[in-house]
Amino acid sequence: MNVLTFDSNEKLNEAGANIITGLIQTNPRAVLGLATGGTPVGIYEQVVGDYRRGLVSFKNVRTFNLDEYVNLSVDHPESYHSYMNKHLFSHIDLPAANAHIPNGNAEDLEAECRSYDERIEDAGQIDLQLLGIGHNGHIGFNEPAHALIKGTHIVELAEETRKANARFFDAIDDVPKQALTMGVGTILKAKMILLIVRGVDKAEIVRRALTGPITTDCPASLLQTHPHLIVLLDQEAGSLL
Ligand SMILES: N[C@@H]1[C@@H](O)[C@H](O)[C@@H](COP(=O)(O)O)O[C@@H]1O
Repeated sequence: MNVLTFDSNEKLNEAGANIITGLIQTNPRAVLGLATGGTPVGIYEQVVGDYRRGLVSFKNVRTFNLDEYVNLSVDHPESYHSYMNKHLFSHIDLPAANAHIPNGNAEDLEAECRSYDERIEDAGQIDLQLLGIGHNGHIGFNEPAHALIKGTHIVELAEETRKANARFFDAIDDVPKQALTMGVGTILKAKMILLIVRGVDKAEIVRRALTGPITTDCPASLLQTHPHLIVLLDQEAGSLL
């Protein structure tokens, strides 16, 4: 595991974008696993900057998002479809057909999960998986549990997660109760994982995830077993390491 701590958001964003842009420069057909939430916004902004400067093209890149809410219209401003369009997809030359996000409005959600896993399989291994972390140690929407699930599945969101995400909605009741998420098996199969964490409120979970016991009570702790994990932290998030 390679843990890098930055004293400014700008430097952290630049480091994250350099890893993504650098990967696509060496492998223009790279398969990216993408994350949402507040954490990666600044990194996507930098990547868009790299694209605008002509440093990188996404024409042959394929992307797979980690998760999506169930029963939230794709046009809702807080759907992860809207998020990705707003922060990345509408600014770069990634063909729409190459951008995959689970469909939380599918009539048959189980079938959608299986089809999502098949699409990931068909694309080959994910070369780089971006990840944030929830305050309870969730990755994607894999919440703490007695057992974790390998592939894409339907998940009941933890109350803590709904509260944390309520800041993006008008009221907590508007936060969906379910989501579709890539499983930890798929996440851990990625060739490289880039975990990004900011803020003092995440310091304790960063400590548990990176130095605590490997346990399904903290799904992010499984990342300790990954052979190529890079962690980008701001000083606050890294303050308990
Ligand atoms: N499903 C997402 C995760 O993919 C994200 O990493 C995490 C942290 O979010 P944030 O970056 O906003 O703190 O929770 C969200 O609910």
